[in-house]
Amino acid sequence: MNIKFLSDLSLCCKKQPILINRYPKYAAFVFFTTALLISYFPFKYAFASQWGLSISVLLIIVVLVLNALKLMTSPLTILNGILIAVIIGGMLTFLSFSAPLAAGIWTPAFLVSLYLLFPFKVAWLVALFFWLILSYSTVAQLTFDIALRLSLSSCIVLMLTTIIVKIYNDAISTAEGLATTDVLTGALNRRTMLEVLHKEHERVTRYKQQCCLVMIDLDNFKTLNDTYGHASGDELLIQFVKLVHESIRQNDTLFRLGGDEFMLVLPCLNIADAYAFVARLQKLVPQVINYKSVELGMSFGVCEMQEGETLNELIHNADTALYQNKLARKANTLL
Ligand SMILES: Nc1nc2c(ncn2[C@@H]2O[C@H](COP(=O)(O)OP(=O)(O)OP(=O)(O)O)[C@@H](O)[C@H]2O)c(=O)[nH]1
Repeated sequence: MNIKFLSDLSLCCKKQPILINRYPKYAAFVFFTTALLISYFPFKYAFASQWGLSISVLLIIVVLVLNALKLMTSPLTILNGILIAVIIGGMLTFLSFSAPLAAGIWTPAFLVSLYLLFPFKVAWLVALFFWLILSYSTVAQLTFDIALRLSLSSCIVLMLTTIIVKIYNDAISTAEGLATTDVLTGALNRRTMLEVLHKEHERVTRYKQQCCLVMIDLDNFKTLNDTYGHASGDELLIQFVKLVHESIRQNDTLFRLGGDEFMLVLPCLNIADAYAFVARLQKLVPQVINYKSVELGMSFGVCEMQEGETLNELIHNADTALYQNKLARKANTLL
């Protein structure tokens, strides 16, 4: 198992469906071979003694093989994961009471494979459960020193896998955060905005719903930077994002486009309500964020998503509306 594989593994542990979404053929191969190898032993046992049991083991193998084949073409669902874990885990448990040494050999592979089937915490709990069962059965049947070695080796494999997957999960979360979020303010970035707009556009088109965009630009930000320094400018941006986050609904999203420019995406809101909301926010900004001699404020441009409009057109409309609002505000101050 190489490093690349583990990093993929950690990515998949966070999401449903898991690894199989990204590497269906590879995962199918893993399950297919693991299943066959593990089933070989109980099958051998059962075949010699009980026909009923051998037939059921045969059926289980068929289910596993069908599952593996299905995984070649479609993603693994959580139900599929449970089915595979129950079948392989059940076989291993059966094996641990009929041939404990063989069960001890296969246990580590099974414990690791649980991280392919389930999200991190679930995999850890299921692995712990099976480790306890298998340890109990080996201790009960084998000599103590062999049972202890088998149990400890499985335990080490389980712990190391848990640690490695956790480290990679954290690293990937950090990388994902950096890729999607503006480091200074914590608002989402432009790249994420395009993804969100794309999804919103699909929703608006398909379900004939509404969505408004508000482009925001802070007034006199440069003056603030020049008067109080860059650190104060940074502080203002942080305060502004905090204020907006406190004012918007859970469905709304704020993005920082760069500098003192932001975009608000307001799903399920008509343009009149969007105007009313942003006008309230506009009044709030100078009340909450106060820098004595610099007159702070925000200009905004609102537009509503229209069916058939491209994202570029949409952003352009918001930009134009913002430009007009900024001009009007500047004209008002000059008067
Ligand atoms: N402190 C700080 N300043 C930034 C950051 N990013 C860009 N800036 C500065 O923000 C300023 C933005 O310029 P403008 O939008 O023209 O300034 P403005 O005073 O708001 O102008 P109007 O929008 O016309 O009112 C520039 O001086 C940039 O150097 C940042 O992350 N932190």
